[in-house]
Amino acid sequence: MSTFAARLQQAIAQHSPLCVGIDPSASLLKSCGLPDTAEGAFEFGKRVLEAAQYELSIIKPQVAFFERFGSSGIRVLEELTKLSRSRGVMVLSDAKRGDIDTTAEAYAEAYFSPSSPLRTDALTTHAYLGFEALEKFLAIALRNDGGVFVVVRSSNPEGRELQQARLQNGESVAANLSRLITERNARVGSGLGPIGAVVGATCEDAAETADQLPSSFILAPGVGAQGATIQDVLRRMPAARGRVLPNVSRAILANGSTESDIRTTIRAMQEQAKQLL
Ligand SMILES: O=c1ccn([C@@H]2O[C@H](COP(=O)(O)O)[C@@H](O)[C@H]2O)c(=O)[nH]1
Repeated sequence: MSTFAARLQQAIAQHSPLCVGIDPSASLLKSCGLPDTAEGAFEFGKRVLEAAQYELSIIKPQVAFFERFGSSGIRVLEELTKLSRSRGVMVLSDAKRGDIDTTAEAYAEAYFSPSSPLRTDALTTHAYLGFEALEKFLAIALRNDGGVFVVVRSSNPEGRELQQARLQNGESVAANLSRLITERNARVGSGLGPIGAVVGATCEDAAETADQLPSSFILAPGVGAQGATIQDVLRRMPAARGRVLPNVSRAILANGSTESDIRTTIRAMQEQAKQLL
């Protein structure tokens, strides 16, 4: 298998950098006329993939919306992940994992081990327990050609105070994380690396952060329901052309919930997202 970065670059060039979120909340399932069950959640994900005729670079299932159904929810998340990957659509599992090294290792095995039923292409993580605590995580992802996205600037306004707080050396927490991510990617090689970052599309001052992450793919959530647009991403992260993935989850139902409505919305957003290349 080729590296995560190579696979994602190829997928983006083929289909656009749009990352389609799969967030089967009770209200989204209701809008689609689907039951609020694990089976409903699977059908929702499948409907989105089929609406797009599997012509997507990457989807981002939000693990929480599957976990809420317990073991049956995890089972359908496994099935959806397998279905998507088997049809050539990459999967970024949004679980925001992070813990002490031994536990982080177990999370990494769960999402990257080739024999794991949850095997994915990439996973979101957080570094609140220290960037170095993610090391085993990164090593296991790398060994299995996976990608890891570390939350650097979240899309919600509540994250700002913590993420922009100053460390003793004067760096903000976000700048410090960006530097550590960039240094770690450089140890892997030149060009885009396996460690990406989450930088909210809603962050008006995201340009500086994007500049500090030259070797990272940037997942930019917040387009649609949280108020940002793809134009905002272009304006706020001009240096991230070719490596920024605008994410839209709830708003894929903005024009209706039938397969045809969803296709129209996704195609329009994919076209807009091509401006980010
Ligand atoms: O900073 C972050 C990190 C992750 N998310 C996740 O992205 C989607 C956004 O959903 P929308 O419906 O497009 O608002 C959701 O799964 C979040 O958990 C984020 O919003 N912000």
